Amino acid sequence: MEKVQVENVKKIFFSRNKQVIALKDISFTVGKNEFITIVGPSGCGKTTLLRIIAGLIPPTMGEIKILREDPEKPLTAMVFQEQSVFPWLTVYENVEYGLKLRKLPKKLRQEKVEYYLKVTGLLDFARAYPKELSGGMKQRVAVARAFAVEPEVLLLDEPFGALDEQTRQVLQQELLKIWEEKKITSLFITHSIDEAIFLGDKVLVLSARPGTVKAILEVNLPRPRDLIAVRKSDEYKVLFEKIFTLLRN
Ligand SMILES: Nc1ncnc2c1ncn2[C@@H]1O[C@H](COP(=O)(O)OP(=O)(O)OP(=O)(O)O)[C@@H](O)[C@H]1O
Repeated sequence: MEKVQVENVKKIFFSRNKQVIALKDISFTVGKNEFITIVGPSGCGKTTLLRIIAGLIPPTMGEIKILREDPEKPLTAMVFQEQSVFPWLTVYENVEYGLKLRKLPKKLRQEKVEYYLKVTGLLDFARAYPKELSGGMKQRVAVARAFAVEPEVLLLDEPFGALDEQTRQVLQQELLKIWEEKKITSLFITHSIDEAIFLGDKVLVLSARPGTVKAILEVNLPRPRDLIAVRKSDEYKVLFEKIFTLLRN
């Protein structure tokens, strides 16, 4: 079943008598419960594509269709590279925020917040404010907050891009663990080929600006995945080389 359909999307930005074609002829689908990762050169329109899918900006041409299965759920939730959390709210309140917006009863909110704080290892930090947390912990809060609203589709824009390699690897593995519980259909942008393969069921490779779909590659690696085992596999090595070549040419 197709959960997200991106059809012939084009985006032109007009600014000071100049026009920038950010995206062109973008068509692809994301299946229900699928995790798709998106890689592409800097400035090729990755963030723009995610913002269009989130409905934050309109496409100049084309259409986005998201299959809504539960009218109670938000269509999308987004996690950004930085500043995805409200600094004036505690960790608990940040995760609860979207659930309050959805007007969920207090008891249910509490259950959900506690569940997501637990799976992200944040229970002991429930009363802390973001400024008291490391970058990695802040991103955990952002991930917990997005998962907690259980959206139809999760959009992640380089959520681990600003983290050091070690923290990033820990968060990638945690993300997969949480994701495997509910399998929320997800689109995840990254600059890292390694991250794209480790997380994705499919990797969408975009060309340099204007961004077009260069390839969509299946990742045939079983889940649950282990980073070391994945990196050692032939599938990983073959895919890495393919994506590397696609991005270079
Ligand atoms: N609001 C805007 N007004 C004008 N141009 C814009 C706007 N937003 C993005 N652009 C341009 O569109 C192109 C694509 O930008 P976008 O941020 O989507 O790329 P990206 O692939 O996410 O980049 P990066 O990997 O560096 O984060 C860039 O040339 C950018 O300058």
